[in-house]
Amino acid sequence: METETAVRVRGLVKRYPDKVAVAGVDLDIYRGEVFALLGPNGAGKTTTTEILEGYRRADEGEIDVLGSDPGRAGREWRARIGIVAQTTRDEPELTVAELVRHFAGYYPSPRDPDEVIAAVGLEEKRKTRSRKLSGGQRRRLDVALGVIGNPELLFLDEPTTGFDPEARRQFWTLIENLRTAGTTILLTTHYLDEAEQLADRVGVIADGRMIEVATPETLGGRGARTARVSWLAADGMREVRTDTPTAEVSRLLAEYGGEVPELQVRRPSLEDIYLELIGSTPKELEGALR
Ligand SMILES: Nc1ncnc2c1ncn2[C@@H]1O[C@H](COP(=O)(O)OP(=O)(O)OP(=O)(O)O)[C@@H](O)[C@H]1O
Repeated sequence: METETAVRVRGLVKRYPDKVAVAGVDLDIYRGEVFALLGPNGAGKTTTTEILEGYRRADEGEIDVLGSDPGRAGREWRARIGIVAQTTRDEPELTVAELVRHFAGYYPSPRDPDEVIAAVGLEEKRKTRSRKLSGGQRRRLDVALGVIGNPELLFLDEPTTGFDPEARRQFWTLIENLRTAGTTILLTTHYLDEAEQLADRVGVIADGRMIEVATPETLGGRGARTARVSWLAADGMREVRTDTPTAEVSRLLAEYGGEVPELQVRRPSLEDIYLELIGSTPKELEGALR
């Protein structure tokens, strides 16, 4: 049965012989949204993603992906998902254009190979054999192969690792376009700016548990976003935490009658809040996030 959620997971558990990699995760991903899974190395992101893709079996839990159990779903279901895994291997002697065309042949209604090659910025490398691509170019090819089948649901496991800043921006545009076209996307990333830019919602996973699911704007609670106004007073640096920093600045302006020495207004970034959530708060943020 089709559901309005693309992914629905309840009580997902995956055990390896010496490790519980996923320890009871619940997850809903709505159709059409970009959902970013964040978490430190070894948190269980790839394991969770691979179970949703049907590449690993869960030990426990209910899993529904596009209306099917990925562990039992067949070819038709597989054609509706796209995967950009962390590592890929394919024919090293084929050129970019050959590979993209070849993969297009696997799907019932693929995208246009030339458009996809252009969208990932590999036009100039069309005739280059895949083994001769740089790390970042190889990653762009992976993305091209992941989207060529015109998937309803796209899994992107650390898709921009190794991209230069320009390539990353280009990739973000590609993802935004896919989202506009209605593709549901599950993204894992270590780049918090990427999650902030792309994700409608983020889930923070650590030690196999989902710590919090929220929009990038509300993660960690509204209180965590309280601004800090600091300045150099006669007796040293002073800092005030406030929800109305403009009023505080205005008060300081009146008090100083002009420039306020070393005035700064800061809010914790998504990265600060993420680090707080996974329990490795930078010293200077303690207090500000309480
Ligand atoms: N095939 C496997 N056999 C045994 N243990 C595994 C296997 N795959 C993963 N693990 C362990 O399960 C835990 C979760 O790994 P996973 O790859 O899901 O983490 P991750 O969040 O994707 O990490 P990263 O950010 O480094 O990619 C880790 O402790 C890892 O060592």
